[in-house]
Amino acid sequence: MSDIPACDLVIFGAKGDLTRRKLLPSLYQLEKYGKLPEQTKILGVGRADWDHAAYCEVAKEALITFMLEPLDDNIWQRFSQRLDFHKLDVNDSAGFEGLKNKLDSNHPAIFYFAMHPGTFGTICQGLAVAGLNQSQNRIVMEKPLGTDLQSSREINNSVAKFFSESQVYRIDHYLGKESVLNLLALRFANTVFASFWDRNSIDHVEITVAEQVGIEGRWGYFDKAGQMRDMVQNHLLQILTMIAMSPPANLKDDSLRSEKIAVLNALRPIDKTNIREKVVRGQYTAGFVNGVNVPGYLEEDGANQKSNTETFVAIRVDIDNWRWAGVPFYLRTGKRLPSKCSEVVVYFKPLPLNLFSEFYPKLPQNKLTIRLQPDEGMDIEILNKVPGLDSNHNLQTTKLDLSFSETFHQQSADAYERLLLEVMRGRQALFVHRDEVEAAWKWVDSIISAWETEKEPPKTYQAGTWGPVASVALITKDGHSWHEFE
Ligand SMILES: NC(=O)C1=CN([C@@H]2O[C@H](COP(=O)(O)OP(=O)(O)OC[C@H]3O[C@@H](n4cnc5c(N)ncnc54)[C@H](OP(=O)(O)O)[C@@H]3O)[C@@H](O)[C@H]2O)C=CC1
Ligand SMILES: O=C1O[C@H](COP(=O)(O)O)[C@@H](O)[C@H](O)[C@H]1O
Repeated sequence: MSDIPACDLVIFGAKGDLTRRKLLPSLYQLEKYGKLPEQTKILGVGRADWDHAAYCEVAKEALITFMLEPLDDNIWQRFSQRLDFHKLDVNDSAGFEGLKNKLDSNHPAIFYFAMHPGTFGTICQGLAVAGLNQSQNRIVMEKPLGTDLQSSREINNSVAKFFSESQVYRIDHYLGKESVLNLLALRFANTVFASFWDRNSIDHVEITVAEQVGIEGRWGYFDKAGQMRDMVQNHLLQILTMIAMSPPANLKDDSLRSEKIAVLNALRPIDKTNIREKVVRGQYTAGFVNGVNVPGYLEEDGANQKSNTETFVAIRVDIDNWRWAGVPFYLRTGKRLPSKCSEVVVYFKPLPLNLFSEFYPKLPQNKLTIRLQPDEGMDIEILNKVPGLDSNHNLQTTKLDLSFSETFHQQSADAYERLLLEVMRGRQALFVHRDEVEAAWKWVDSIISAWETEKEPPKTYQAGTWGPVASVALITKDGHSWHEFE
């Protein structure tokens, strides 16, 4: 039996790519685990002329296409009984009354907006006209929320006219990843890390989110966004806040999110005066990824030969607060890199005095690597004496290595499964507060505006390499180097 309170789930954009690829498969998995409350209905909304049976066909096809496992007949029977479809053009605000009639007013309704953000205000207005914005109801919004601070504010304002912030759940799917969430446990449940997590002990931090994929046929979207809006404004800055925030008073929604907002507000601005020393942007040319010949960004389907859109970004970030003054954070993310892997690497400061200097003029720094994906886990590099009778203090770097899958013998849940459950539970901690989105845009806008002013094209890198050479220089000039992936 599910421990989740009863609720109904309404998906606007019921036949769209996001719903078919992510939402329906995640909901099916929750059915499989017995997590969905018994009374919960899943109501798809769209303009098609479908009934229950027709929508079940669409959903079944999506599950067969996008799930890695075969469809189980028993689970499908249970799941399909929850499904229904409601025909509605969201521009027709009178039509929301019919939607209301299909919902049980005794429990909360969750409205998932799997549609273009330009429609969010209109949907909220329609819901309000039908009285569906009462405080027990919640809305879920997908990224990207705008393309800059101004457009993001417009979306948030159009929603805030009808729903209070406590009803709004903004998705950043990285916050639903097991390993990102584990950062809270690592930092706040372990004395050893909690007490060494600041400028006194940490030298610098690297955060890499590397992708092997290119733009996956999404030129129309990606060329307007670029890696900065697509990945840095949301996922990388969210990881950064989880690493850099101060301990919250508790793990409740607002305590946690206030600490993250404080980090975003402390990011040192990057603008035209310092962009050259702080940021490298790149664009891939043709090359080989996993032995396969792939086209360059400008040769992708639908490409415009003149595009200066970045597919790679590396940034030196400074956080101007007491905890992190003088500790650089290096962020790096790109498409068509040699492997798909996301890691946070924390380098600890050298000891005040090297007692082994006679044998080792410089001791390697302790290094904590947190593997976010694909092989979730962490390791710490420490120095050990090699066993033996040798009197020369023969030291060797060794690893304490923890693999989540080997230790816990179970697969991590998918991010969307976790996030859907959290909305049903009414917990906002893993969702992005309006102030976070806007603080992130403010910082990112300044970088994008500096790029536009200086008009310098992105540096090229061959697909299948770790980005432009300049991204190496960005970090080596500070005396560091990017962590090499195994
Ligand atoms: N696809 C993905 O993996 C991801 C997508 N996103 C974001 O999620 C959002 C949705 O993306 P995606 O699923 O790819 O988009 P799609 O274009 O595939 O789907 C859009 C949906 O909106 C519905 N729709 C459009 N206009 C109306 C209307 N006037 N009234 C009712 N329904 C309407 C369409 O249904 P119909 O035509 O039947 O009315 C369709 O189901 C976007 O903002 C995207 O950026 C975010 C992360 C990942
Ligand atoms: O939001 C997005 O994320 C994916 C990367 O997500 P991951 O879970 O596979 O790491 C990215 O490819 C896409 O461009 C972006 O819109």
